Amino acid sequence: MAQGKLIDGKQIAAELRQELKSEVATIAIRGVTPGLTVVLVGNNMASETYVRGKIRACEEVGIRSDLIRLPEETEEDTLLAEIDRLNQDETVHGILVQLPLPRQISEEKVIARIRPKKDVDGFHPINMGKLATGLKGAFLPCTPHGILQMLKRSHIEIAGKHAVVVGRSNIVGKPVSLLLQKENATVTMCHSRTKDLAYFTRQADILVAAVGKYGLITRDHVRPGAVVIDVGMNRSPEGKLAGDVMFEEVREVASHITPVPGGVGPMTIAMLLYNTVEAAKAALDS
Ligand SMILES: NC(=O)C1=CN([C@@H]2O[C@H](COP(=O)(O)OP(=O)(O)OC[C@H]3O[C@@H](n4cnc5c(N)ncnc54)[C@H](OP(=O)(O)O)[C@@H]3O)[C@@H](O)[C@H]2O)C=CC1
Ligand SMILES: Nc1nc(=O)c2c([nH]1)NC[C@@H]1CN(c3ccc(C(=O)N[C@@H](CCC(=O)O)C(=O)O)cc3)C=[N+]21
Ligand SMILES: [Mg+2]
Repeated sequence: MAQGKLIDGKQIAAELRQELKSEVATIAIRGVTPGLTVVLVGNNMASETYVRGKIRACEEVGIRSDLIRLPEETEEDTLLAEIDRLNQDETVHGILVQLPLPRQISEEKVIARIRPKKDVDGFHPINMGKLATGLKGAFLPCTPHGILQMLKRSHIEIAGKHAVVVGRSNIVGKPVSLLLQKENATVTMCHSRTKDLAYFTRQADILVAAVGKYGLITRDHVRPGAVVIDVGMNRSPEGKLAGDVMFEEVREVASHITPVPGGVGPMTIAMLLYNTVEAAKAALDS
């Protein structure tokens, strides 16, 4: 049976970290160590895993990382005050507040409170607005930027291709659509109210699944030869980590496919490090 090529996100992320490591060394000569502060509110099992991954990656590259843990019942004002303090701290170049946040806290308010120059997630309305309008100098959101890097480094052409993005969240679906459009793809966005999802996905040259539903994308959703990018992070019925794409059967028709784990996830973390280094470089010049 034919098999699509694996896009090895783990490998590409490792290469990116090596590149960043030498950038960090160059900045160090000028007396600055990039610093990332991660704020984790409450105890969410998945968040614990992701945050651990981020901190380990920082260590490898030479970025100073701090983890601030706040209890589940933290009030919104307490978190906002913490962000104000980090906004003022010159040794902190990047601030990441891990999502999701507990019910009593507005994610929108928290994101808007982070200084755009320290918003290494690229979630602040200023950074999102710059991306949407094509203004320079924005931090690109990590997952969409990671996907773009995987495509580019795998020499997959984007211009003129039909990209279909399933999911329209502010953190993945919407920005990845904007980025692909900027790269001259023709982009279709699908979501939970799309009628006959497979009708659209079957037209994709590049299919991005960013939903969070195990098994959503089957062989029948994919045109032979398509490039398939799986952003989803789910548990299979057997309890294994899995994406939105039925990997084995889709691999038989796809030309390229990203695995879960080892695909988009490690790239997201690599691009977070990239943004943190960019933030430190900008601080150097100011
Ligand atoms: N690997 C990585 O680095 C990252 C992975 N993730 C993972 O990616 C997935 C998506 O994350 P996120 O964007 O935050 O999720 P959200 O829950 O915020 O958004 C999900 C999107 O999928 C759409 N959707 C839901 N059901 C369907 C359906 N049956 N058919 C088509 N579209 C549907 C929703 O539509 P509607 O808008 O109508 O509700 C929504 O736009 C999750 O599994 C998450 O864990 C997220 C970030 C980074
Ligand atoms: N402020 C904020 N920024 C984020 O970027 C952010 C967030 N909140 N909340 C949650 C999502 C999800 N996310 C992931 C990052 C890495 C992996 C990752 O490294 N995954 C590994 C597997 C990890 C495991 O073993 O569970 C892989 O796919 O190979 C996954 C998911 C970032 N997010
Ligand atoms: Mg969400």
